[in-house]
Amino acid sequence: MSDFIIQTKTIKDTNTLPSELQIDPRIIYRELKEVEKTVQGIIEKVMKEGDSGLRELTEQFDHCLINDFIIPKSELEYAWHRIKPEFRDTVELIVQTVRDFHNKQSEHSKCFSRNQSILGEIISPIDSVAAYVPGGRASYPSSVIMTVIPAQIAGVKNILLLTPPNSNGVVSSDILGIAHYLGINKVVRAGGAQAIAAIAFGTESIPRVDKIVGPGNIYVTVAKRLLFGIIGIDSLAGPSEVVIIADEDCRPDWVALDLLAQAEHDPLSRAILFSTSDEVIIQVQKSIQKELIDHPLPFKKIIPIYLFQVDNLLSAFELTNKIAPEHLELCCADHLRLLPLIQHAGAIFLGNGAPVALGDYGYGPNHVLPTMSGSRFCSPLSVRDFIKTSSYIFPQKGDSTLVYSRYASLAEREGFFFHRKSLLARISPYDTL
Ligand SMILES: NC(=O)c1ccc[n+]([C@@H]2O[C@H](COP(=O)([O-])OP(=O)(O)OC[C@H]3O[C@@H](n4cnc5c(N)ncnc54)[C@H](O)[C@@H]3O)[C@@H](O)[C@H]2O)c1
Ligand SMILES: N[C@H](CO)Cc1c[nH]c[nH+]1
Ligand SMILES: [Zn+2]
Repeated sequence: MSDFIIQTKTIKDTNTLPSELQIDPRIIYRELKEVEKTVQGIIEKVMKEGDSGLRELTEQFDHCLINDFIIPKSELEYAWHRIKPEFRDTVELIVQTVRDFHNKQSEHSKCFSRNQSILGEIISPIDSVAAYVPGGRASYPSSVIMTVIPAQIAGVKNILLLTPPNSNGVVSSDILGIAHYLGINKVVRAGGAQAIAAIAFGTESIPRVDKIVGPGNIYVTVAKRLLFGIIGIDSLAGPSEVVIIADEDCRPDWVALDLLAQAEHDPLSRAILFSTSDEVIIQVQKSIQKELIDHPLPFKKIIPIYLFQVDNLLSAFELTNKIAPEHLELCCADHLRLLPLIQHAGAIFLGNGAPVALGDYGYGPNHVLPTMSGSRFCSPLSVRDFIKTSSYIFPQKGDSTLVYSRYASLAEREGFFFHRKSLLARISPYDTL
């Protein structure tokens, strides 16, 4: 049985977050630095040794010896046909709901004129992308759908998957089958920080790509962070988190399940309840304990579930905005009216009928979401993560803003001789001064 502690507390001062929530940026920074030491060694080994370094690290962390990292295409097709028809129907339905939602995110190139000049932005898809599909403690076929669909809608031509093998060297056949169904034909059997390094530098057998996206544990997340710049990344979608705001309108037994559902991902996951009702807190605590008797979580560490009592719902919203959680459930009456109070949360679930698990498995929006307070500045994975823009200008004589000497004067102030000269050289054909 896991060493389970539920922390309960009453919060009076909403200006200061309880220290156990540990979202102080200095603490996050120090924790990341600790993991960085390990990850840096892993990255350098793969960078220097390529496939043989990756092989050794896979043996060390995934406990299996892999000869060929690329899984043959025929295995993907075989895996899809081995999936039972009812489950194939489920996959097809979820793929459609996720596709419908993401289709609405499509962006288009823009062109506008100013006086007689033409300016604009061209949108183009990223050439090649790797999607990381986690597979350490659990296997995540749902993440194949979440990462591949927005990339395809954006028009990415080369999409491959990275996913760790189990100790027999095998990758979940659901991951392979869904990859095939979605038209992916390259799956790389490698995981953790070593897989991120392999795709960032390229190895003898694994091609380098332009961007890596997808969720993962702390090692995967830190590797993405360290390699950003060498390779593009999406958000830091690390160990799962949930905040639930609940009043007397909630179902405490369901709240308990939703807290446990995100806590079961990882010992570093966090599940937090803010409730105005002491009775709700007592009932949630009882339900969690009851659930864990039948189903203890497989972690040796203490599971971070926090149940906080607050004076009013406003305080709960203030605290939540400070946490900026990955997921937020509003299990309170009037949730629609309260929604505008939320400034920072990756995905919001409204009402008692909206568990995070529904979003996890593809009700529409993406389940790859920023963690560690990242929803202050990052968004859920979307089609926008797979495109980039190039701006363009086509100046014309009749444009009254086109006075080269004005731009040249700014160059002069910055002290750039050739910038200034390059502008002044244009004066004779167009400039009116
Ligand atoms: N934020 C999101 O959007 C989101 C979505 C889905 C899942 N997740 C998170 O993804 C994570 C999945 O984690 P996982 O572990 O099951 O799979 P994973 O694939 O992310 O990580 C497994 C890999 O970690 C490496 N590893 C394990 N222990 C290590 C160590 N001590 N040193 C170096 N490397 C080590 C191994 O190479 C292994 O292959 C969870 O934290 C889950 O909460 C997040
Ligand atoms: N809760 C995860 C995002 O943090 C997504 C997921 C996939 N499968 C189960 N859950
Ligand atoms: Zn989940």
